[in-house]
Amino acid sequence: MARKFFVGGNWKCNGTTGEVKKIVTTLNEAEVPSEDVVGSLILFFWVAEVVVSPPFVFLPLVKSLLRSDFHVAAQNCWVRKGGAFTGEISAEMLVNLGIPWVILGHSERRAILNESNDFVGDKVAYALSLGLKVIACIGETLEQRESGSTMAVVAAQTKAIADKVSNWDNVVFAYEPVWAIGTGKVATPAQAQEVHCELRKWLKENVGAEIAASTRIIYGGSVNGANCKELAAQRDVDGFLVGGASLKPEFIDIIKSATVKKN
Ligand SMILES: O=C(CO)COP(=O)(O)O
Repeated sequence: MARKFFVGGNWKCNGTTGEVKKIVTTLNEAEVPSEDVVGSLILFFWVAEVVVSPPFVFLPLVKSLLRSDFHVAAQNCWVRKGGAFTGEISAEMLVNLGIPWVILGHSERRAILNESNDFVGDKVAYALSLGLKVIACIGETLEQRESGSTMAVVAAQTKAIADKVSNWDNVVFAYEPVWAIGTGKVATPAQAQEVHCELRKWLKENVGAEIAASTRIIYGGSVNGANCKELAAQRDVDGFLVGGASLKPEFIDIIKSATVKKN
C-alpha cells in the first residue's frame, strides 16, 4: 500500500489565543491537496494527511475552528492511566476531547525532561491502547552523529517502542536529528534518506516486511518552504514534522510538497 504523505505542524510552546486563531484562519483558507477535498480514487496518491499540534490549552479551540480535513495532535500525554499526577494530561483526556493524534518522545522532552527510551516506549504503547494515533519521535544528537552512532541510537529508540507495539496501523515515526531542530541547519536530502532507509531496513528485519513497507517515516528539523521539495523527493521521506515554519504561512508550501515526484 502506498504511504500517504504526512505533514505535521508542531507548534511547541508558542502562541496566544489571537495568534492561534490567525494560524487556523490561514490554514482554513489554503488550497491544498487534501483527503476530503480531493477524495477521488484517481488522485488518492496525491493527497497529504495534515495534523497540527498546538499546546494543550488551545487544543479544543483549534479543533473547533480547524477545517475538517486537517486534524489535531497533542504534544505529549501521561504514560499510563491518569490520576494523581499533578500537571500531567492523560491519554484518556485526549480521547475524551476527541483529539486523534499525539506526538510522543520529542527530543525536547527526551533531553530537557529526561524521558528515557523505555518511558517513551511505554507512553506509545499506552496511547495506542486507547486508540490514539502516535507520532513517535527519534533522532540523534550532533555528538552521536559525529561519533558514528546515529543508527545505533535511532535503532535503540525504535526498539524500545517496537518491543511494546503489536499493531502498527496508528504509528508514524518522525526522524528528527537533534542538531537540525530549531537550528536552521537542515539535514541534507541524502542524510535524511540514508537514515530513513536504514530505519525501514531495521523495521523489516526486526518487525516485518509489510510493516516496514507501510509505516510512514517523516523528517523533522529546520524544514521550510525552500528546502521541503528536495527532501520530499527522497524515496523514504514520507512527509515532515515541522516546528518553526508551521507557525507561518509557508507551512502551506510544505504541505504542497506532497505532490513532489519521488527520485
Ligand atoms: O522539532 C521539530 C518538530 O517537532 C522541528 O523544529 P524546527 O522545524 O523548528 O527545526
